[in-house]
Amino acid sequence: VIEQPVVKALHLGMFEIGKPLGKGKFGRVYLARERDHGFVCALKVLYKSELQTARVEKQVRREVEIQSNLRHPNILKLYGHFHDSKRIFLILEFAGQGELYKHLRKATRFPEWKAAQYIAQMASALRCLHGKHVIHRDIKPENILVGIHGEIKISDFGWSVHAPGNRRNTYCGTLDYLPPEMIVPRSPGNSYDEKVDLWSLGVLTYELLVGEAPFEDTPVMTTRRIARADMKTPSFVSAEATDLIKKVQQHPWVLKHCRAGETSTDLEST
Ligand SMILES: COCCOc1ccc2cc1OCC(=O)N(C)CCCNCc1c[nH]c3ncnc(c13)N2
Repeated sequence: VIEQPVVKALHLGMFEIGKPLGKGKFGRVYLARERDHGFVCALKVLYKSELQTARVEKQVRREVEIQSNLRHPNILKLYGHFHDSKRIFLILEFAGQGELYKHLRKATRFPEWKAAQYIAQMASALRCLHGKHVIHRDIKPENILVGIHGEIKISDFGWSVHAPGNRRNTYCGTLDYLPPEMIVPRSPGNSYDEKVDLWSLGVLTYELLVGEAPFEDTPVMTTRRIARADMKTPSFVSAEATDLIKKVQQHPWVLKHCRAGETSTDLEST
């Protein structure tokens, strides 16, 4: 497999399109093989008209820009992109074991050794992202893929921004992973920083070990429980894992930036 395919004048004819790998909110992903070298990859096809209607062209452009410049074993590589009159094509690293959430649903919950390895890989990927002042903002099992050797790969940077971010578009996904400061309107600009991914990492740890998100409830109750960090950890979760999840939620950094309800001025005085 060629690590860095020679990026020539890219066009669709260069690729043999294989089986569909899935359908996302915008566009479908296919298995593909580059003709000259037999380089196997994933090809995501986005329709310009759909992006225009949903007014997400800028978001996709930013996503391509961010993902193209990241090189990390646990971040899905974006090798290049090209377009024709109607479509945009993203040339992506192929993750041979597909979507993490499907493995999680099949297993109900992961043994601690597997969850711990996944969380360690996520932490390593987040250190890379945050080192470049990129906040992912949408860490959840649905956005994590599994490579052929069982390693995880963060994909779908649709909501990532350069820190500090402030939320312009309304978030239209599950509330489960949102940290308090993205739920409870606080400072005028609703600004926050990369700590939001740290909170989501704690939520992800819980979901990998328990099989459901810690604040899963009706939307209103989920919002309230997140704001209060009101969660219970089942007895089958080891003391160390419970401690890590709590530590992330109780970590002074996270608390300082995430204590819901208080205005930013109160926090400045503390
Ligand atoms: C604007 O878009 C930016 C890039 O977003 C994606 C890149 C690659 C993706 C998925 C991406 O977004 C989510 C999405 O389209 N689905 C949830 C449907 C397809 C699920 N993938 C299945 C899959 C299996 N083996 C894979 N190896 C590489 N990439 C894959 C997959 N999917």
